[in-house]
Amino acid sequence: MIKVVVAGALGKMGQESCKAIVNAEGMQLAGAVDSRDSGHTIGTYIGKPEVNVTVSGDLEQVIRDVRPDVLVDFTRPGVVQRHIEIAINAGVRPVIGTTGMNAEEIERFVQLASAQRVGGLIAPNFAIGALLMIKFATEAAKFFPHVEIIELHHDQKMDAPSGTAMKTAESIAAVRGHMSQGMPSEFEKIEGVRGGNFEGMRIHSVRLPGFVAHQEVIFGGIGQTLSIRHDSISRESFMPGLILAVRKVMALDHLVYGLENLLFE
Ligand SMILES: NC(=O)C1=CN([C@@H]2O[C@H](COP(=O)(O)OP(=O)(O)OC[C@H]3O[C@@H](n4cnc5c(N)ncnc54)[C@H](OP(=O)(O)O)[C@@H]3O)[C@@H](O)[C@H]2O)C=CC1
Ligand SMILES: O=C(O)C1=N[C@H](C(=O)O)C[C@H](O)C1
Repeated sequence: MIKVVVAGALGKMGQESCKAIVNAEGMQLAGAVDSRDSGHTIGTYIGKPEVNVTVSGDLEQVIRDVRPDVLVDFTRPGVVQRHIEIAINAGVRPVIGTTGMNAEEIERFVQLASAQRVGGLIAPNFAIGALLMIKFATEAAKFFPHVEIIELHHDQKMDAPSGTAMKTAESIAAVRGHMSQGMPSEFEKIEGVRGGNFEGMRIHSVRLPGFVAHQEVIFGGIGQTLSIRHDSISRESFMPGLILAVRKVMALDHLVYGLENLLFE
């Protein structure tokens, strides 16, 4: 049995993850942590009253009590960093879905995990379709270096651009490098209207009720455009990848950034 603690357990992704872990063969939901420490069991939230795990506000205490193998984190930027440190220092493998960390923070955790020989994963997106979108977009960028990214999310999202958009842009930049795009003398009549600039490619973040998680990568060439789009229409889309990740980190002794590195090996 892989013993898993979920942090952010009462959030949108946390509740979906608790359900998936309870239903996964060979896994046990051993702890549930959330700042809305309710004193109720997580089972009452996820429609499984038989799951008798009380929601706690204290991750360190839960780790001491249940000695889990894996910490799944879907909290928020500013919280997740402390959780990763707690987990690695306790020898618990972090599987991190929370986005919003910068490259230096991620590198610091890669180093820490290596030093402690603890396996783990930081994955901006667990949906297999999103990973394929990034893979196909990276391939397309070799032939179509002019590219813009539009990501669309629900309006409760804290970070912009999304972790997925950042991973896409990094992956594309790795094959095409920095490149100035568009009209050199272009100017903005409204600040920010051309989007954020990453290595010369523009990223646009849309936030509206009704969306879950969507991204379109648009390439422009002579007389043609190519669009590669992925839509998560429900948070169940992230669960097969999450469960796979929990299983895969059990065999690792270092921390990996991006589920694609465990999926397309
Ligand atoms: N990698 C992936 O595939 C995906 C990643 N995400 C990412 O996951 C993260 C969570 O998203 P989502 O579920 O939509 O967000 P929610 O706001 O719905 O959930 C976050 C939960 O974490 C809780 N929380 C906040 N601070 C703490 C703390 N100190 N200790 C414990 N729990 C805490 C929140 O409580 P409170 O409300 O009281 O603050 C809330 O219940 C985001 O960073 C998002 O970008 C989302 C979808 C997929
Ligand atoms: O906040 C979300 O909802 C999502 N966050 C992740 C991201 O920032 O890329 C993954 C997915 O897009 C949903």
